[in-house]
Amino acid sequence: MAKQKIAVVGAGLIGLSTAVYISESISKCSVTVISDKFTPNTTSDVAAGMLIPHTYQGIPIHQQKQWFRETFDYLFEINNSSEASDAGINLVSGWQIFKTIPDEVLPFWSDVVLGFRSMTEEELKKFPQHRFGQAFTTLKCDCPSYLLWLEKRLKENGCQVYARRIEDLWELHSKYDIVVNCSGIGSRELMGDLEIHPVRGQVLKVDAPWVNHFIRDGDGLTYIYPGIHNVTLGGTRQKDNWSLSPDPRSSKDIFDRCCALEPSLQRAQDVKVRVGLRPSRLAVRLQKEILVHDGKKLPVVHNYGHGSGGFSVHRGTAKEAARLVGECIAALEGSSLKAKL
Ligand SMILES: Cc1cc2nc3c(=O)[nH]c(=O)nc-3n(C[C@H](O)[C@H](O)[C@H](O)COP(=O)(O)OP(=O)(O)OC[C@H]3O[C@@H](n4cnc5c(N)ncnc54)[C@H](O)[C@@H]3O)c2cc1C
Ligand SMILES: O=C(O)CCC(=O)C(=O)O
Repeated sequence: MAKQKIAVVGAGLIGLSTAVYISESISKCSVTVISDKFTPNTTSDVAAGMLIPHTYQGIPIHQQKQWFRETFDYLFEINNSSEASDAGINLVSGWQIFKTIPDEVLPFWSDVVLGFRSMTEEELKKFPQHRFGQAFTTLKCDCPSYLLWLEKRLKENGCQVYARRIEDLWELHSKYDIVVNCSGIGSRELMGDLEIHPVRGQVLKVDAPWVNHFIRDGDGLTYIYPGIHNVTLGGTRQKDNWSLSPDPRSSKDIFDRCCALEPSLQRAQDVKVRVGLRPSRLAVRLQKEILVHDGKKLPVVHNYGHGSGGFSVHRGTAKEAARLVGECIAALEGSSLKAKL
C-alpha cells in the first residue's frame, strides 16, 4: 500500500507537536507541515509555557485530565534526559495564591503535578493580601526553544516544512490525502469558525535570574514564571481584542502587579514586551470532517482552539489527533481495496 500523504497546516505548538506525534506513531505516511508563520513569530512563542491547565467548559474533566497527564509525563521524561536544555524544559516550584478561599481547593490536576499541598501559614506571610495558597512543582517550556526542538525532531523524522498561507483547505486536495488543521486563531477565517475568538495576552519577559519560585494569583491575571532564559510576567486577558501592538499602560500595570507580589523584581533588567492572541473556544475542536467538492473527498482532522492551555495539554491532543488520522488512513485503505475488488 502506498504511503498516505499528510499535510499539517500550522507551525505553532499544536501543528508541530501533532506532526511529530503522527510521524513517530504512524509508519505508513509522509508528513508535511505548511504554515504562513514559524517560530519566533507565532502565538506559541509568546506564551509563558507553564503546565497549569485551564478548564475547557465544553470537554469532560476526565478527558482534560488525561490530556494534561499525557503532556506532563512526556515533558517530565524530556526534562529527565540530556535533551532538557535543548528542548527548553525546566521543573519549577512555587505558589498559587488566593485572596479568598477558592471553590476548588483541590483542582482536578492536583495529583498530576508534583507535591501538591496547601501552603503553610509561614509561607503565606510573604503575601499579606492573600489568605490561602497551594504549593506545587510543575514544568515550564521555554517556548521558542521547545518549538525549535520540535522542528528539529520533524526534520530528523524526514518530514517536509513549507512556508505558505492557505486560503482554503481544498487547495491541498491535489497533493495530499489527509489534512490536519492546526491553524489556531487562523481557523476563524480558514474554516469560518465563529466559535473561536481571540483573548489578547500581553506579557513582559525580563532578566531576573534570582527569581526561582513561580507565583500565580488565583485569578489568573497576575503571574511570575521563571524559565531557563528569562522570567515571564503577566498578564492581560482581553476578549475579542485583535491588537498585537504592545500597550505601555498595560506593561506598567503588569510590572506594578508583579512587583507587589515579588518586590525584588524592581531590579529586573532587559524588559521585553510580547503580545499574543489566545485561540479560545469553549472546547478544543478535535474532530474529523470530510470535505467534498465535485464528488471528490478530502478527509480533515481538526486540532485547534486550545485557548490559554495549549502548552498544558498539547501532547494529549496531538495523540488524539494522530488517532483520528489513523482512522482516516484505515478508511482510505478500505475504500481503495474495495475499488480493486
Ligand atoms: C500571553 C500568553 C501566555 C500563555 N501562557 C500559556 C501557558 O503558560 N501555558 C499554556 O498551557 N498555554 C499558554 N498560552 C496559550 C498557548 O500559547 C496557546 O494555547 C498555544 O500557543 C496555541 O497554539 P497553536 O499552535 O494552536 O497556535 P499558534 O501558535 O497561533 O499557531 C498557529 C499556526 O497556524 C498558522 N496559520 C494560521 N492560519 C494559517 C493559514 N491560513 N495558512 C497557513 N498557516 C496558518 C500560523 O502561522 C501558526 O504557525 C499562552 C498564550 C498567551 C497569548
Ligand atoms: O494561566 C497561567 O497561569 C499560565 C499563563 C497562561 O496560560 C495564559 O496567560 O494564558
